[in-house]
Amino acid sequence: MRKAVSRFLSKLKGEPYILQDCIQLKDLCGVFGERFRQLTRGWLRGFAFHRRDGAVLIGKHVKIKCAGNISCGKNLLIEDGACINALCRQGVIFGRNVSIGRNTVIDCTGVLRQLGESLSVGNCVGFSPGCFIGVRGSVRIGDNTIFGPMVSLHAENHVYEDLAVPIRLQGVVRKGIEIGSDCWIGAKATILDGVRIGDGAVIAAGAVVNRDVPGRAVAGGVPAKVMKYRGSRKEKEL
Ligand SMILES: CC(=O)SCCNC(=O)CCNC(=O)[C@H](O)C(C)(C)COP(=O)(O)OP(=O)(O)OC[C@H]1O[C@@H](n2cnc3c(N)ncnc32)[C@H](O)[C@@H]1OP(=O)(O)O
Ligand SMILES: O=C(O)C1=N[C@H](C(=O)O)CCC1
Repeated sequence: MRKAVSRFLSKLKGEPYILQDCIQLKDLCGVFGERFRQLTRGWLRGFAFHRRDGAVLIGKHVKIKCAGNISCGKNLLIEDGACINALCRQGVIFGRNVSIGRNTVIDCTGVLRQLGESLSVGNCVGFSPGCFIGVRGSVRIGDNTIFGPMVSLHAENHVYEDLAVPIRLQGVVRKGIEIGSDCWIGAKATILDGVRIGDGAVIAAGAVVNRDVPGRAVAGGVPAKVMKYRGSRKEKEL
């Protein structure tokens, strides 16, 4: 049974997906029961999307605003309580096999007088529960990148120099955020506007990233600094 399910999931996801031996049949049935209910909701609500290339799975209490701005590849999973405001100038694109964790908020626009730009998420990207993706400037995320719980992205800064004018009326600067492919963003990391994170980088839990991070770097702290590079131990051993 587990083997058959593993084969099915591998085919569905287009990559090896082997279930662990210890998973019990009743738990597996519970998961599939939930997936079936999500699939039904996704099938109905997915009609409002601009484009969908396959199954969409949507949990309970999910809020989606301006669904007509969303395009997605197959197997988009939006877990319970997630909230997507897709109102923006150039739309929201999710690749295939994207999962959006419980209570994650994707917020493209804050106020109607300043619409957000765009969000582009690659294939096989996973957001753990409680992430906050504040689009405003454009946000681009490469394939196979994963986000720990409660990561936040803020693609905008307010101008604040003038003491005579409320900050909220001084305008904003939007440079956008780019996160490469195969990155791992640790729990509660905060990524600020203008930051580019290179392919294969790791951001430590709790980091505040306000400068670019090179590819394959492991960066952490407040503000984040490069602590080491991935693969450097192996290179030293050789
Ligand atoms: C989908 C999901 O992601 S769900 C799971 C979510 N999990 C997480 O968020 C965990 C994120 N992991 C971390 O933050 C880890 O500490 C990593 C990956 C950054 C580093 O782990 P390791 O490679 O094992 O490195 P190690 O623990 O040896 O630490 C290396 C150095 O970085 C420092 N460091 C490690 N983590 C952090 C951190 N979060 N902030 C600041 N400094 C850190 C260590 O103190 C150490 O410094 P030192 O050399 O001066 O002693
Ligand atoms: O390991 C993964 O891949 C992911 N894990 C997260 C989780 O455990 O909640 C979600 C994002 C992808």
